[in-house]
Amino acid sequence: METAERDAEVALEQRHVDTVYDRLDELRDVAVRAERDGYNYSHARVPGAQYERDVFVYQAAKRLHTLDAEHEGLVFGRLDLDGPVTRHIGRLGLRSAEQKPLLIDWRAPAAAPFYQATAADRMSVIRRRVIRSSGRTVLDISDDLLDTEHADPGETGLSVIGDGALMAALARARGERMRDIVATIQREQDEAIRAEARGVTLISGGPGTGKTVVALHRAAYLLYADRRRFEGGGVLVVGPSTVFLRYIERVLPSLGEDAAALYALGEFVDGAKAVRQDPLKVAAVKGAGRIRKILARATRLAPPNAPETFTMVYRGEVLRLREGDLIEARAAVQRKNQQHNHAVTEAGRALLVALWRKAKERIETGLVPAEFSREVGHRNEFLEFLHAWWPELTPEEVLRWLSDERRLGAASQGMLSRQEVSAVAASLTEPDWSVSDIPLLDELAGILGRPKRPKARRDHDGDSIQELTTTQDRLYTRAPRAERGSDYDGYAHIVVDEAQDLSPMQWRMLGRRGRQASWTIVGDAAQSSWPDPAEARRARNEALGRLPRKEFHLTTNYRNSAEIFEFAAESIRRAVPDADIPKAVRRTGAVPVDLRVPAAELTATVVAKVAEHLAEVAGTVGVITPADDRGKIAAWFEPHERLHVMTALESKGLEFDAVVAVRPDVVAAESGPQVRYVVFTRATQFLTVINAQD
Ligand SMILES: Nc1ncnc2c1ncn2[C@@H]1O[C@H](COP(=O)(O)OP(=O)(O)OP(=O)(O)O)[C@@H](O)[C@H]1O
Repeated sequence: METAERDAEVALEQRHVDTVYDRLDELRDVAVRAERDGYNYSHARVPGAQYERDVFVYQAAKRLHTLDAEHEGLVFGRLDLDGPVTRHIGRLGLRSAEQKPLLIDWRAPAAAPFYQATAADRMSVIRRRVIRSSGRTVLDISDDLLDTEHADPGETGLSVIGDGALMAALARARGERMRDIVATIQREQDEAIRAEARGVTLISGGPGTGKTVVALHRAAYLLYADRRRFEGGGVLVVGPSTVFLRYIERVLPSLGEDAAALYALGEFVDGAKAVRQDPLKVAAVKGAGRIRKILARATRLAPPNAPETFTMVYRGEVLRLREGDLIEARAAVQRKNQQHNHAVTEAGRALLVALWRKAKERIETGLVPAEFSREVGHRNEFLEFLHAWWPELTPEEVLRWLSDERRLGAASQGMLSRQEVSAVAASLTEPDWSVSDIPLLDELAGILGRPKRPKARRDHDGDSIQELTTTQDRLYTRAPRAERGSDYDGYAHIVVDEAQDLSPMQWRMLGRRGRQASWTIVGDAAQSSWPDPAEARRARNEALGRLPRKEFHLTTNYRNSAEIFEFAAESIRRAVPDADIPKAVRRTGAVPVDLRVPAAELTATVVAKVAEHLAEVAGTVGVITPADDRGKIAAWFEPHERLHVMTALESKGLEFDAVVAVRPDVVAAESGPQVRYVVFTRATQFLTVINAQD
């Protein structure tokens, strides 16, 4: 294409981009003024002014926040339609002072043809243009002519510049954070993004097909399409790990949305954030549904330090409750089927009944039941005993009890093998919780019931500190999750990523938070590390209930070069013949390197390959290791900002420009060939596989 023609077209777009940014600056000034006026208003000591000021300032601050977040690459597309009509597409909608549309939000119906039009069904689109900018400067444009009958620019008056905005986007170096794809969303992805909110949207597809990025754009779309509903209830995004969430957390704000709460599976219990993974065998026991019965039984055992006898003197007579009496009293309380933490009154009653029986045996005259209960029930010694015998329990302490093999053995009688009991008990002696402990704590919270004592007030609770902070402060510092709490159960929508890995207990944990939610669930069965997919599917169906479902399937791999993906696909086909294999679209000429070296040479080979990759890519390099070797292998390298060493399970959902897979055969033996497939499909440009000869 002629450079002069390209320059002229770039200059044309630059003029529009300038107009848009000028308008953005104007609106920003208005928002700043509105916020300042809000503060002035508050000095006017009018009844109700405080509240109105707050609303006013809140709206202004929010608008400011949106305007600031959308600054980069604000205008990224243009449609030339029959008519002729021109529409510019961007990250938010803007009108001129005269109310003429300057920019159409990518989520608006009027922007849909930008993503959905094809030559066969061009939806009145003549030319689609992708505009690439840096800050306020247009760098390049790339066109797609859909009206091929009028391909002659002379007829439409439209120039057609270059092609391959998608290919250029895919070839770009990968950084620490996932980027949004608003400029290059493909049609099959767009269909899933814009699908109706109701019910359950299931999105499947092989590695790199954009499942994560599509799910996040869908969250942004839903917030746009029905802001009241989704911002009100909130959108929960669930990912496999905190590393993964860090990788994706910027995508949503850059789409203009901060009403979504991002949670890793290890973060659903306040104060018990888990990052550690249990060995697969232990995780399999903790994740399966049968553990529920074991937990329920554990809560019914007497607490380890509970007193086993009680003695008091009543009217000169010694009344003694022995172990058998107390076991009977405990059973009587439990027959009432109340949650443990709500049954303390019932427990007191059962003790009084037992004591009354003793009193009747010893004291022959003048006993009145109501008087006895009132008098004994208020005595300090009785109340102290009651609270020691029936203490309020936290999920954490009950789960810790099970680190005692005998106790776990008693709670799991007939359900776990001796080896399983020892392995699970041993895992619970670790000082921190594992990711698979979190659903157990959550389940226990449900079984035990919330303690009745008043909750400590959090110091960021809005109204109590109204005079100390501004609404804007609160808006910016607010973590939506903190406001809702990790056990909040009123989400309007839940997005579950890497859903193929969720255990039945994890599905229950999410189900409790989504009773009123619609869902978007994305996953790929061939990347699963969960050993019993049939049970997990049943648990998923229970969590989703009878909501109507719609399914979308993504077929193109946008991450891996075709060479890398062919290598990876070959490895999974052998293990999972019906794996969902997408088509990789980008050929680079760089064939994966597959090495098998003597064990003594492993370190030197890995170190040399990593150095080579760091030199040849501008973006990130990932070294992916078996579970137990990460620490050892990480110590082979000096810290480097583009280098990341992680285990195979930790690499789920991530991507790197180059990957060095260290001993993937061990990964496959430990966690299955599906997890090795995950490792191979993390690379965008270069893949080096290094196994050791034993
Ligand atoms: N339409 C698109 N335009 C540009 N880049 C895209 C597009 N779709 C996907 N990508 C890029 O492809 C890569 C893979 O996307 P993503 O991580 O969402 O895939 P995935 O299906 O979740 O993968 P996996 O299951 O392997 O974790 C990302 O870098 C994403 O930005």
